[in-house]
Amino acid sequence: MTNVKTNAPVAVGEHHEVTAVRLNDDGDGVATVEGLTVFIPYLLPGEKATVRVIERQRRFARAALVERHTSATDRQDAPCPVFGECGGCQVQHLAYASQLAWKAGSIARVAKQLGLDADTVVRPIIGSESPFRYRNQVQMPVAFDAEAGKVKMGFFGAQSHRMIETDSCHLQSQAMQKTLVAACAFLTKLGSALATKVHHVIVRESAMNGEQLVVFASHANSAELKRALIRFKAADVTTVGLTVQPKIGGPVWGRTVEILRGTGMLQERIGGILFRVSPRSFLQVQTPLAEQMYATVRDYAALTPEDTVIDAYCGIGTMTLMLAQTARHAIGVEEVAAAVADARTNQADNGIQNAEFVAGSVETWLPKWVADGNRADVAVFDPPRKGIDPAALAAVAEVAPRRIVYASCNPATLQRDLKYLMEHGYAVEAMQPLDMFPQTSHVECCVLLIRK
Ligand SMILES: C[S@@+](CC[C@H](N)C(=O)[O-])C[C@H]1O[C@@H](n2cnc3c(N)ncnc32)[C@H](O)[C@@H]1O
Repeated sequence: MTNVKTNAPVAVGEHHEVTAVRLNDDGDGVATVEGLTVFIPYLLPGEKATVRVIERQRRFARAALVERHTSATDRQDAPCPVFGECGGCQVQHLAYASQLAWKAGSIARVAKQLGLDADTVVRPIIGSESPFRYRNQVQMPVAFDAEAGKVKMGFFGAQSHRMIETDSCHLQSQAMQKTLVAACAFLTKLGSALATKVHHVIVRESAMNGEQLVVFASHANSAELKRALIRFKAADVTTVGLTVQPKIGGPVWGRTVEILRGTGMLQERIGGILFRVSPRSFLQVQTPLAEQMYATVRDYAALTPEDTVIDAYCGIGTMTLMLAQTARHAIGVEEVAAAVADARTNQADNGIQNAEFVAGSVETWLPKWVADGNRADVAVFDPPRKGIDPAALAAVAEVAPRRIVYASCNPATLQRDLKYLMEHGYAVEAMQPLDMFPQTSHVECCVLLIRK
């Protein structure tokens, strides 16, 4: 944005004629008005439109579509009736092949900004065979509508807590949708006194056997509510739980989940290993893509039977147990206690001896482990969106493993962390984008770094 006109005469409320030239990383069309960059949601590259400025910052503005005058050839009808209102999807209006090209382009841009030759380093993006109905979990806000006398469900609008009512999200399976509809009808029958206590219904589904786990998130820890929720039944549901999160508008999950009925977990088979997944444990949202991601990580790690490998941010140990199969020793590190418990059970159930799991934060454990004189041959990182903590990055640079494999779901923090690692003795050998989250602006990427 070097040529941006910060003093451009563009003000909130004005209408302008624009042509979008590209999509930004959030999926918004990017146009220029009087030299100022303007972001317009739901406008595709090449499309002309009249827009209204709704926000003016020093270096850019945001605008809303008033009228679109032309249609890009890769525009498609969004199947979801609330697309554009609901904050869940950003690019349902873009043909899937173009979604993939755009996401591959974001990763190529990261490579270029790091001074790399994107054409040699970035591999062709791995797309999804099911760009709709791919999610294996959903967290649906629910609310009691006093006027209608029933519980309604929907998603929050983009950057708001206004519920956009829908019972047909196109990212989740039909079976999960049926369960959500049944849960709302069940809550309605309980009556307003109990139904108003519940703010979310969470459903997770096993790709292996279709079993579902349902957790009701409540503002209150009510014995009466628990007694009622135990009775919730739907075709594929094998577990019903309750989590208490009293903060209005706060996080969905409380600190714990009380299992009211059933086994308290799902089973999933990934890469030939059987996993137990409890309600709070992380699992990649699209199981077939997760398999492809793990295969990439395994190839990039290129372990030998003498190697010690660290799997930082390991969740339920999916990658740790896979990596243990070709290493001498694999260590998984994870801060969510329930996920570590799952990981240890998964290790025992699969009879894998040469893995261990550490419960704690990577940024606390890794520097201490290194200070104690331990070393790893290969390190795998799969952090949340905020990326790797600086203390953990400094520690891994000190360990200097032969290879580092970085699985990221946020190109911005990936770029920041790769820059650090490149300045500390590593070369980026390959970047593999994967479309874990079709119809949204998110993209996953696995990166192989080799010690120079
Ligand atoms: C993107 S998930 C990856 C999980 C796992 N690799 C997988 O593929 O299923 C990130 C994981 O890191 C955990 N986590 C987040 N911050 C952490 C931290 N500071 N230290 C350790 N684990 C953390 C989360 O609980 C989550 O399980």
